[in-house]
Amino acid sequence: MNSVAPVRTIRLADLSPEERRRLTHRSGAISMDVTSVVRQIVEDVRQKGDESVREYTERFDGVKLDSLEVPRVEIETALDRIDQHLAEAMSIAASNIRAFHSAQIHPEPVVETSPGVKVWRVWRPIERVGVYVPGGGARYPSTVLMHAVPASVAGCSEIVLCTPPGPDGKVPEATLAAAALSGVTRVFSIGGAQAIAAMAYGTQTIPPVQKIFGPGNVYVTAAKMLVFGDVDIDKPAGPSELVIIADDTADPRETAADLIAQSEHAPDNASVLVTTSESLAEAVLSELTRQLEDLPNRDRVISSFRSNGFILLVEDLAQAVGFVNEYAPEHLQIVTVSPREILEGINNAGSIFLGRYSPVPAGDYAVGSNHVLPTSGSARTFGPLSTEEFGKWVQVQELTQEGLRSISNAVTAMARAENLEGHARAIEVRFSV
Ligand SMILES: NC(=O)c1ccc[n+]([C@@H]2O[C@H](COP(=O)([O-])OP(=O)(O)OC[C@H]3O[C@@H](n4cnc5c(N)ncnc54)[C@H](O)[C@@H]3O)[C@@H](O)[C@H]2O)c1
Ligand SMILES: N[C@H](CO)Cc1c[nH]c[nH+]1
Ligand SMILES: [Zn+2]
Repeated sequence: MNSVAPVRTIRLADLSPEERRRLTHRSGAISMDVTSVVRQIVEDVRQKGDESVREYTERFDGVKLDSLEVPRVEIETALDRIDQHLAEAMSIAASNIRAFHSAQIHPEPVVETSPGVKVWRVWRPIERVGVYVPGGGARYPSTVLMHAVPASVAGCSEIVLCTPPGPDGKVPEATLAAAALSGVTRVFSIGGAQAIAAMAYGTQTIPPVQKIFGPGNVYVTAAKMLVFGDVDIDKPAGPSELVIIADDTADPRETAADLIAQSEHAPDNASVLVTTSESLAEAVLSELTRQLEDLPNRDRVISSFRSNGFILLVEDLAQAVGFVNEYAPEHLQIVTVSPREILEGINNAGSIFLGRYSPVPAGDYAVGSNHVLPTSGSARTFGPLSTEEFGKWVQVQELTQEGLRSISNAVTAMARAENLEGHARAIEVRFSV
């Protein structure tokens, strides 16, 4: 690693249009092989329920489960069993997430579109939601909070959580503690496609939900896409991404640390630095090499840098903004003289972090913002996970006799133009004797 640069450096001006397109447009597609494996799992769980869930858990997670559900008492007492510093940290995070997500739905005004014609919307939660929290390589109590807190704020009455069991067949205590803090109603120690199918169709012990949320690996994502249609799903999340826009005022140590943090999640994650400063680029490269020396997750970071990471040299910040809008990153960090000025030009990014004291890991845990964000370019059309996704607005209208009379000609004329005589008569019948 000493002589080889940990990540490649590219000059924007040297890229052909096709090379630039390949850098900015990542594919979120899932292979046919994975889809066909997952189709079989989903079908088996749908037909055989718990028996199939147990078989696949034994095959993929290597554990034979006595009970699929974690007893309620274990969830309720988990906060007492974990390290009390961690319990306090999670409770600060939960409270900040609750504050931010509570501000996302407001009672809306009643609008009187004409005298006596009133229309408004009322908020109604989805009753039963399912949350998938990944296991496998890492543990994510923070992801429990990012889903279950907004679900509670939205008013969902049943919040079901599935997460893979550890080698001992158990769900980690910190995950259970996060579930207790955020209003999760039931926890099942199952993972992968079998968990998604169980929440979609229900089994003898797992209740079917109306919408499934949560990130996961390709098997989880493929299963969500297969059950979509029978049950609603959130936006499937791909590998995590960070782009940093930096000028020569950025600190190379901090910049390198931020790139490493994002690539630590998985070998297919992407960390990108876009900079106007060649000296920053060079200093970041040596910092990366130095900081990687003793990093526990070094191998994952190196793979991620090799597969999807790069440093992009641009001539000015306008070029950086243009590139970012094409790339549409999940996370964007802006470390320049005036980050807010750059913000004005950014159209496509999931979550934007302004200035040196707003690093992404702060948002991953405790800012209160949501860390479930659009990946693989879907930030061009989607935003972060929010309270709104755990419910829906229902439209209400109320008209007085005079209100209806005042719009009756408009309704009947348009109905007859659409050849819908019955519509017109449903209005007129109210005013004829
Ligand atoms: N975007 C976000 O907010 C966010 C947050 C946390 C994690 N993540 C991502 O979620 C992903 C987690 O992946 P993970 O694998 O660690 O955990 P996971 O829970 O998604 O997957 C583990 C499950 O995969 C199944 N599985 C494993 N091998 C299989 C095979 N060969 N065939 C069928 N099923 C198989 C098993 O059932 C196992 O329980 C990572 O990519 C991580 O970056 C994203
Ligand atoms: N950065 C990840 C994707 O946004 C979320 C996460 C969870 N834990 C730590 N980080
Ligand atoms: Zn993270």
